[in-house]
Amino acid sequence: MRIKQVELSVIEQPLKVPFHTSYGTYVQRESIIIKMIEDSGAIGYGEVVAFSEPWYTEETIQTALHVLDLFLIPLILEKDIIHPSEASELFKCFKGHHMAKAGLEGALWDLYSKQQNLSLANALGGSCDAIPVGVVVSLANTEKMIQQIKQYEQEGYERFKVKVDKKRDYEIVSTIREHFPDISLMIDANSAYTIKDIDQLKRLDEFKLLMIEQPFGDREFIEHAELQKEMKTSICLDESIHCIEDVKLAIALGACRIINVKPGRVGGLTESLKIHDLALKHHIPLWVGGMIETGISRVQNIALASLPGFTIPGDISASSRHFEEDIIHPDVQLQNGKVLVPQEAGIGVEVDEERIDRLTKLKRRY
Ligand SMILES: O=C(O)CCC(=O)C1=CC=C[C@@H](O)[C@@H]1C(=O)O
Ligand SMILES: [Mg+2]
Repeated sequence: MRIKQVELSVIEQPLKVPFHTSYGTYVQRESIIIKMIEDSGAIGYGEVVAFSEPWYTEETIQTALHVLDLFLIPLILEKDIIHPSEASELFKCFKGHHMAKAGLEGALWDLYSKQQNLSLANALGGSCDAIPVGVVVSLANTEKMIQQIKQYEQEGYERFKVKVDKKRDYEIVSTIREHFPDISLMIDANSAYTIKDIDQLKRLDEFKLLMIEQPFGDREFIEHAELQKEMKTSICLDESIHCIEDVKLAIALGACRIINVKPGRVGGLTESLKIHDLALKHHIPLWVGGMIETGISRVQNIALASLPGFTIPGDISASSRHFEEDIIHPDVQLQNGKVLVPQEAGIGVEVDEERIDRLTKLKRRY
């Protein structure tokens, strides 16, 4: 593959309903859409999933633009690249900026699988046709959260992730369990707790949660290991896992029993595959996390989730969970509680360039 042109579009869309977490509230979603054109005229699409503010990781839309512009795009423009994993090796000369790297690498994976006439899922090593999925229930008053779960259950979701706030964790989880004693339920704390809260967290053991996601700070591997020793409920790491070395550390310390993989957070699909293989070897179940993203990342995530190590339904909800309209056709929909894995070559969906243009605030061509 010889990359002739890269186009970046910064788009902005309102969320259907505000998304509340312990970090804060998302109302609008900015994203960077990457269109990569190869010498043959073939097109690959990727997405940078960084948020506008650095509260989930250090990266933002603006840092990604800066790093793509000055450092990453020049590394691949007019170079011959046989496989996307070569790009992820090239990118290693610059530290961090995983979401910016993953956006470009995602577009290369789309191009590569189109060139091989393989669906992205098959190119990554996945084989199933449909995957069960979960949904995230945003933080609200308890009654509203119960209503949301009822609605999502009717839509067919199989796993419910509830955002909690430290002051209301017991109240939220106990009320949900009263109404839904048997659903597959988990909570995501987004680092809201500290090691001093171990006793408070241990009280949640009685609710048979599927897992507690990221209770402590992202570098607090030792503290997570201490908590995991004390709790029956499995701990899952999200923000802590930036690369395969973090997975090795988590396994060595016993810091978690489950891992959430977001290709953007770990620097791309190549690193996600390495994490997959290691986790499979160590019997650590995986699931694919979400970033309130557009259909381009959503179908990439579906392809990744079709690999055998992804045994827990991920945060891969339908396009309509967050947006009135998606930028892909067909958009992601639930069918009998599952989403279909696209079978066409590459990401396997049409990208709606007109809609992207309508949403674009800034465009750059290289
Ligand atoms: O994409 C979705 O539907 C859910 C995304 C989601 O839960 C999150 C995205 C980004 C930061 C957090 O708020 C949260 C998470 O930590 O997984
Ligand atoms: Mg999380």
